[in-house]
Amino acid sequence: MIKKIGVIGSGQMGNGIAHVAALAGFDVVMNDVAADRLKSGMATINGNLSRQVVKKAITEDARKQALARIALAESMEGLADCDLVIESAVEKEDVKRKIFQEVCALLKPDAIVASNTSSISITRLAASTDRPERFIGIHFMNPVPLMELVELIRGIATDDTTFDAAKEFVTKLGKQVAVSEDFPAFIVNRILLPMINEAIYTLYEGVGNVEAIDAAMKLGAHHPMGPLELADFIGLDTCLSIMQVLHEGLADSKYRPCPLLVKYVEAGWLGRKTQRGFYDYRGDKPVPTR
Ligand SMILES: CC(=O)CC(=O)SCCNC(=O)CCNC(=O)[C@H](O)C(C)(C)COP(=O)(O)OP(=O)(O)OC[C@H]1O[C@@H](n2cnc3c(N)ncnc32)[C@H](O)[C@@H]1OP(=O)(O)O
Ligand SMILES: NC(=O)C1=CN([C@@H]2O[C@H](COP(=O)(O)OP(=O)(O)OC[C@H]3O[C@@H](n4cnc5c(N)ncnc54)[C@H](OP(=O)(O)O)[C@@H]3O)[C@@H](O)[C@H]2O)C=CC1
Repeated sequence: MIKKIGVIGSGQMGNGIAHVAALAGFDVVMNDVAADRLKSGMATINGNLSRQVVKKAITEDARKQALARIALAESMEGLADCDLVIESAVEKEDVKRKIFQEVCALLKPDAIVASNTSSISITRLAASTDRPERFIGIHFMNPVPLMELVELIRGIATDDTTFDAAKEFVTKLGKQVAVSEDFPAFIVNRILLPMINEAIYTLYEGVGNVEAIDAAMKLGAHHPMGPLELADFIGLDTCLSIMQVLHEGLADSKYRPCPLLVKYVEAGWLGRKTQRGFYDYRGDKPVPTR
């Protein structure tokens, strides 16, 4: 029975996962590499819960109870008695492998370990742990408190008990499950990221500027966000990592990351999280950077 959840990484996804798990009544321990990251993750949760209170989506009492259920841990030792640990650190395989090595040594033998990876093979990540049977992909969508879907991805060794427990957990959060086979970038990102990458090629080749491309897809295809706005929202580093996994994993040139995406990432212009990407967010309203 899953009661206590550990979340590794307190960035936009990690703090969103902690938010929805605490709101659903789970005890949560959130871990990150630095105290200031944890502080800002907690501040984001507080702000997003408050918005939900203002919108009458939740009560003030529920907000207070959710906040009280979240503990912060600067060290992974704080995760030792968790029943399920969800890793949501950066989309880099070597970083994730190191995290799993460290955390698995501390956990109860029957604890489940999950990754919120956007694209990396669950089978390969599972093989780097001491418990491939109890390892699974639980892939949330951004922003976590608002998006209805969670993808569940079994590695080759994931057992039925782990899958059923993960499904029950996700259902308790009020989310819908889509089951994906373990292939690069799963379902949502296999479809979404090539579209975003193509939008960046459209910009790179001068077919349209940032505003025209986003307006075209918002007004012409009724997407809630334009593809470049969405890329900034996801994080351009994450977008590039996903394209690289698709390109390498499927060995097809149609997944070649756009050189302009590479350039933005190399500049450290990662989108909203660094205040600059295809838009500059440092002023009153976002201004296109091309
Ligand atoms: C990369 C991966 O691995 C997988 C992925 O996640 S891919 C990304 C998937 N996500 C998407 O495609 C999102 C596309 N965008 C949307 O659906 C919408 O723009 C949206 C749901 C994010 C916002 O909806 P909206 O009504 O247009 O925006 P907005 O009026 O600003 O926000 C509505 C409410 O959403 C909430 N909200 C917005 N952004 C939020 C965030 N980042 N976190 C939490 N809540 C948020 C707020 O409560 C906000 O209410 P307020 O009026 O109090 O601000
Ligand atoms: N962005 C999105 O739309 C989505 C992302 N994902 C996936 O979720 C994961 C996290 O993405 P996202 O939240 O956007 O990324 P962010 O960059 O917002 O957050 C990542 C967090 O993890 C921290 N971190 C890095 N290394 C470690 C470590 N060794 N131990 C603990 N924490 C660490 C980072 O700290 P620091 O900044 O100091 O390095 C940062 O606080 C990725 O795997 C991504 O692919 C899944 C669905 C949607």
